[in-house]
Amino acid sequence: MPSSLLSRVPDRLVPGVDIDTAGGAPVPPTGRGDEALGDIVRLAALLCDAPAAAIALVDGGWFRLEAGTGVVREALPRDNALSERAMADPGATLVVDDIPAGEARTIPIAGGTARFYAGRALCDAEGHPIGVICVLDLVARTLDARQHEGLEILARQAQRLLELDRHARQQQLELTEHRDMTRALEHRATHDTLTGLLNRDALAQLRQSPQALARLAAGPYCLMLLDIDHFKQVNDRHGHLLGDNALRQAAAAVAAAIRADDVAVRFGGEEFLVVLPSTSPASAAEIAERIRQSVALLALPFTLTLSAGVAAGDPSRDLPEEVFQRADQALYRAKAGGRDRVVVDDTERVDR
Ligand SMILES: Nc1nc2c(ncn2[C@@H]2O[C@H](COP(=O)(O)OP(=O)(O)OP(=O)(O)O)[C@@H](O)[C@H]2O)c(=O)[nH]1
Repeated sequence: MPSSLLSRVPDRLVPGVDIDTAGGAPVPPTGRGDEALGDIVRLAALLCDAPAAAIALVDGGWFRLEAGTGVVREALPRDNALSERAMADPGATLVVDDIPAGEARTIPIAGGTARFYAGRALCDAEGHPIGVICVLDLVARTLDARQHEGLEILARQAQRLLELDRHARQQQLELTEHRDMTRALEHRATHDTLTGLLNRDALAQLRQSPQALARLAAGPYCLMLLDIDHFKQVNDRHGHLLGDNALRQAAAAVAAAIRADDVAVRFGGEEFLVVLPSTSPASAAEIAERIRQSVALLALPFTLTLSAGVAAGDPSRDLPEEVFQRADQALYRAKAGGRDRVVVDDTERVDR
């Protein structure tokens, strides 16, 4: 590299050497961590023997810096900017040898204000200008043919990089959308739309899930069946909409009373099933009682009550179906005993 060229290389290119900051502190390396665009502006500065170079993209009324060397502003207004003129003729490089004071917006660079500007539009895949690559100097001067051609080549490379980046971001966006849609579909397939609780399909899946089965097999658990009382009358007297609202609120009361490890399912129209791993019958009865009380206090134009049946399961001797049967029988007894109550299964179990 000729020494004259080296002397003009922006100081920031030389590690550990501070740049002359008379025109303001140079902005740190920029551009979404895009090393490649940074390399292009450094190369443009080297090639054109200029102390400053930038790639700036249009963002509303601003040119926003994507990558720069020897520049001191993150953004400059588009209004009356030389880069705006460069964008007006995308096929050509705009070279302003000596920027007349007051004619164009001043461009601050490290060490002062730019007097020389050479810029070329960067276009998107459809050929629409989206920004510029430019080199700047503190003194009046021009570009030779070799620099002219080099800047044109660098502009093409910058365009390709920006297009690749746009493409990568587009793909990322599509991937995210696809993932969100898949999640939404999965959620819809396993959750009840009215109450947001798990549905019976999800329960069937859980019964196939080794992790869920392992959690149940870890120790004594409880099964709880909750059934809203006289719900047919609620619908008949207050209408289906209010009935739906009551169901939603009752489900929320169930969800609020259980722990993260418990599983609540909308098992039937007005019936909920809750699986409580590692829970004693006394604790399960307490939780059921709490749900019963909060449902009775719901802000509805009528009092809603529910009945609950609780049964304990011991994975070493009970099949889940048997535990379910016993919870169902306990629920039946709660209904038969006058409703609005919790009954815990107390049937004798024979060891196998
Ligand atoms: N509004 C509304 N009603 C529902 C929904 N699903 C089921 N139901 C109603 O729930 C009622 C259940 O009635 P039944 O099974 O006779 O039981 P019940 O009236 O609650 O009486 P007990 O359980 O014996 O206390 C029926 O009228 C169903 O139409 C729903 O999503 N929304």
